[in-house]
Amino acid sequence: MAAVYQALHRRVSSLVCRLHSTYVRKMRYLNQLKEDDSLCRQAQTSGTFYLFHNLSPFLQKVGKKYLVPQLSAAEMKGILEKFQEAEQWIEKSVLIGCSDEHRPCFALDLGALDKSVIESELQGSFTDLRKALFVLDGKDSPLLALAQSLLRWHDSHQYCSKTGQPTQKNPAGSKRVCHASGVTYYPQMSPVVITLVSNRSRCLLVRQPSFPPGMFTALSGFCDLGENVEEAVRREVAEEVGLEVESLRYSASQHWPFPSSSLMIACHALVGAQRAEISMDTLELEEARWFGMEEIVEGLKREPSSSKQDDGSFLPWFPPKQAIAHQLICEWVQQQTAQTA
Ligand SMILES: NC(=O)C1=CN([C@@H]2O[C@H](COP(=O)(O)OP(=O)(O)OC[C@H]3O[C@@H](n4cnc5c(N)ncnc54)[C@H](O)[C@@H]3O)[C@@H](O)[C@H]2O)C=CC1
Ligand SMILES: [Mg+2]
Repeated sequence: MAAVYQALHRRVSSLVCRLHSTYVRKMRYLNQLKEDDSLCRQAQTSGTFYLFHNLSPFLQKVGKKYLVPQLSAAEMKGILEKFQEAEQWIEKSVLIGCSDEHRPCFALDLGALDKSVIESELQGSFTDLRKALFVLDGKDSPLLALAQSLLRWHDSHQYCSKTGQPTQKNPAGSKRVCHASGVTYYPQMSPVVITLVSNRSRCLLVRQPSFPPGMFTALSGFCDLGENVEEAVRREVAEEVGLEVESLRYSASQHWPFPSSSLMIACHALVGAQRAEISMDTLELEEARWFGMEEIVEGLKREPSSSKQDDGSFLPWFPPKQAIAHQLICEWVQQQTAQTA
């Protein structure tokens, strides 16, 4: 009777499953891979792999385009054999997604192996992630950002902070466990608020000394413990430019792999037109100033390479479209255009 019931249950489950959308089935499959270690090990044998070397992703240049090759498990095995490395390397990989057809995708850092051998074997190069994000097509960038964040987290959480004993990762890489203390560690990220301050006709952009010459962006800051997003925005604006936010509006969010793993929460904030005098925090910022609509439109068109002037100074340019700051600036332009139309 139990067997009949189980068979019936399986049939109903599979029918229900078929009714779900591709997206729902994909998310459920990914979750299963994180929870079911043997299913995940099996998936590694049919999955594809993104390669990293000391957190730099492997890219190939084809013509003028940069591509991120995904290696099959067999190709991975071929590479590892070149180093007489055991297949246990695959165990170090982390799950970062899957195709609509449920082909899982992993990332693996081969930082301990000779980089030049892999580069000449696969005809490409390990490239700094910041550069990679700005030269790649949209779809690969978020996966590489996630992969680097996860690989970095594993690399820096090899030991339990309570017992000092080694921690073990699960095959999917969605957690690490210390068997001595029983503590489970999950990947972490830091919430960061990024705020485009405006006083209706102008918006405020800033520069930190570490930015490339000429680049201005919206104000940003890590959320403090105990704060909500609104409080973090008000505090950061007060701290960095000495202004008081009158009202704020959430725009969108973005995972950002720098400096380690941040959740960027983007907002528009209005400050009163009467009290718009900037008092800049010189410890963090090099410049903070108001930009009018025309200057913003010009800056959006400008490339970093075309911003240098004959006298050696730089005209302002803004972060590229992959950065959420770019989206905030474009939204402000649209809003201004709609208001003046
Ligand atoms: N995607 C985008 O469009 C943009 C992203 N960002 C990102 O936002 C991040 C934060 O912005 P900042 O203005 O630098 O922050 P911030 O204004 O909070 O200042 C950074 C300082 O905060 C402290 N801090 C507090 N919590 C921290 C944590 N969890 N991790 C590291 N440092 C912490 C450190 O002393 C650090 O030097 C930047 O590192 C940058 O990567 C910034 C602007 C644009
Ligand atoms: Mg800041």
